[in-house]
Amino acid sequence: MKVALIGVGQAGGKVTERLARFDAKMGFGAVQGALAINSAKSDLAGLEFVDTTLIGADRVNGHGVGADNELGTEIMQSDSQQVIDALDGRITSSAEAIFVVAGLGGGTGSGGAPVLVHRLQRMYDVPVYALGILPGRNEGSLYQANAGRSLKTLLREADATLLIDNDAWHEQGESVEGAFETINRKIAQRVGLLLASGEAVEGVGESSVTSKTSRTRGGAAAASVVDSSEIINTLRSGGVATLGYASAAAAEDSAENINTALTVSRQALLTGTSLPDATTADSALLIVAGKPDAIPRKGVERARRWVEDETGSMQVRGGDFPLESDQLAALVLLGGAERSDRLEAFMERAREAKADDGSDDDPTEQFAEDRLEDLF
Ligand SMILES: Nc1nc2c(ncn2[C@@H]2O[C@H](COP(=O)(O)OP(=O)(O)OP(=O)(O)O)[C@@H](O)[C@H]2O)c(=O)[nH]1
Repeated sequence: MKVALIGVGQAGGKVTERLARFDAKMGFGAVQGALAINSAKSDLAGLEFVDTTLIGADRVNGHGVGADNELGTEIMQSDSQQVIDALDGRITSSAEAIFVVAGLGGGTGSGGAPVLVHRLQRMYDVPVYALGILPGRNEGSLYQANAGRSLKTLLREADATLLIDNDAWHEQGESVEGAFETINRKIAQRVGLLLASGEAVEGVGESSVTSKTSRTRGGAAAASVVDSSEIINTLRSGGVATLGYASAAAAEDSAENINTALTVSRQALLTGTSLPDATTADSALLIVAGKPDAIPRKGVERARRWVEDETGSMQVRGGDFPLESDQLAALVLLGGAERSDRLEAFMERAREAKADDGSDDDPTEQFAEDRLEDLF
């Protein structure tokens, strides 16, 4: 799936950079353009794989908004034309979707991303998705409150919001910085593979991916290769999306990989997901990646049916992603996955944090409606 990526704020910029870098290194060509937007000049300085735009210079002089999410909203509103101009030529007609990437706990990303999504929705016909990073449970209450507000608005504005819980994809006991590094690497690899899996045949090149021949539409293996429309259809449920991943060593012969396909699919959904506990969904896409000869048809179909049972969704799509790798990997994308204990617990923290700081105003309320009111 060809996408344009726009990172807002520090986490948004870093994750966008990692994604663009992964895509370029693998030679996938799914990332068509990438831009990082920030109110803090220093956060933009280290980025190499993305273009950058500084906003709010007249208000905060390049120093960031210090987790003030209301200010983040205002800055994005007043400088949105500058951002739109910076996007010119980066969101080309080949882009099939736009992803706005942001950490939801800070100020610039949390306040700015919903405004930007709103604006992009009016300008482009392709889906505009958010990739939102939820603060971990030990992060401060201001972060929780910011993220609650921001998420509420993103769920309203974006075609779907892919959530990554900062508690999900790292090892216990890592330092915060170490954990960010691990999480960002995993987001880049997993989201990067998801986007690449939906790439058109022509877009796939380089040695890391099997040759075009094995992805030719006429062949038996090619009949089940994932394409972009399956990702878009899975996300059509709107609301919260999640992504799970797991991999294991594969045997050469597909018949020996039937159990492996089932095991990695289970692990992807039950323990490898970006939002732990989210297993109920409106729709799902199971992608099994590996050497074409190693992907077991029977195993993939069994795993797909297992995902159907586990998610309670009758809309579970399945497909292959031919990759030159000794591993067999499963990616499970869920759409409409807001019914999760983890999300409920986060909302509770956000509500408490909001009550603590005495504010019940919502700076982005003007965009919000009641679609998921029961969660807040
Ligand atoms: N996964 C991940 N999360 C991060 C990273 N950096 C910050 N965060 C999280 O993002 C939230 C803070 O958002 P930032 O992106 O740092 O803030 P910002 O949007 O730049 O806003 P200001 O700094 O307030 O101007 C917190 O919840 C952090 O835990 C990162 O590199 N990776």
